[in-house]
Amino acid sequence: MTALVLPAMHPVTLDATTIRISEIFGPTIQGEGALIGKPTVFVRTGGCDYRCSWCDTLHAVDSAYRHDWTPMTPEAIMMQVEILSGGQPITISLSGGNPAIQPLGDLIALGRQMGYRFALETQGSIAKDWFADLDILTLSPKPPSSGMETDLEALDACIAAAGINPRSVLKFVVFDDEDYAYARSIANRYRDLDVYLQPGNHTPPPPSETDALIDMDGIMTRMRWLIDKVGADRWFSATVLPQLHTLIWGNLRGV
Ligand SMILES: C[S@@+](CC[C@H](N)C(=O)[O-])C[C@H]1O[C@@H](n2cnc3c(N)ncnc32)[C@H](O)[C@@H]1O
Ligand SMILES: Nc1nc2[nH]cc(C(=O)O)c2c(=O)[nH]1
Ligand code: SF4
Ligand SMILES: [Mg+2]
Repeated sequence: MTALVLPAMHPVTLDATTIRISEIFGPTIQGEGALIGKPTVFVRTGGCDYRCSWCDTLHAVDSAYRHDWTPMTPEAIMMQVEILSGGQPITISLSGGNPAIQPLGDLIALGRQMGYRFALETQGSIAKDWFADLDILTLSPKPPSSGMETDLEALDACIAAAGINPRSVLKFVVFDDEDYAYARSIANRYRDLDVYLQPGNHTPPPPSETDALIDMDGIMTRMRWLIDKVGADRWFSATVLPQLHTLIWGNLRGV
């Protein structure tokens, strides 16, 4: 089964309410974190304020691919989502790039009126007041192996912006001991938030390829190492999960 991918259509002139879309696809299952296995449609925005060394979604980050990103209105996005979901409300997963760069408040308001639920994935570098209108906010601060620096004040601001309505969770990609120590220290700072740990994919697809080779054995070795770390540390509140979509479809895009 491959989820249907619709090309972004209905380009409009950019204004304060248009959203830069890289791709809209589904229904598929959420492959990561708190909603793993749940049916969802993905709305992926284009553009990111980070450039992680191992990003698996560079086609929505690298400005060389910006000609593939289409400005769309909330109405046009919901029309495409409705085609994919068959008009039946589903959880919409907002990802990117960094979706927090985009003006998503009107889209969330419109989708909620239509009965849809919203999850959002962000690295926690930019806070928006509309975080409070989400059902679930996944904050995925970036560990040392990414080459990025975490702005803790910005991360605090994201959690504060979400407030008490959405469920906020932390999700860490872990490649090595340093990343693991980073995850532990950030998790200690936000003791009320559930923590998800996922092994890094050291063979992320180059942005020009839609189905690049993946080293599944290497990822599974890292998964076992991560489980051993959590057990040895007695970190029993953490949840260790693979990227389920990666196990099923490898580096295939649009699933
Ligand atoms: C592509 S990012 C987009 C959303 C946002 N920019 C962020 O990083 O949270 C979605 C999720 O994929 C994770 N991810 C990206 N590259 C990965 C890789 N090579 N291995 C495992 N997870 C990866 C990110 O850490 C993040 O949790
Ligand atoms: N199935 C599936 N699950 C995902 N969870 C997070 C994803 C992302 O790229 O943000 C992703 C994705 O691209 N596909
Ligand atoms: S923050 Fe997310 S989308 Fe941006 S480069 Fe890092 S993993 Fe990729
Ligand atoms: Mg992904």
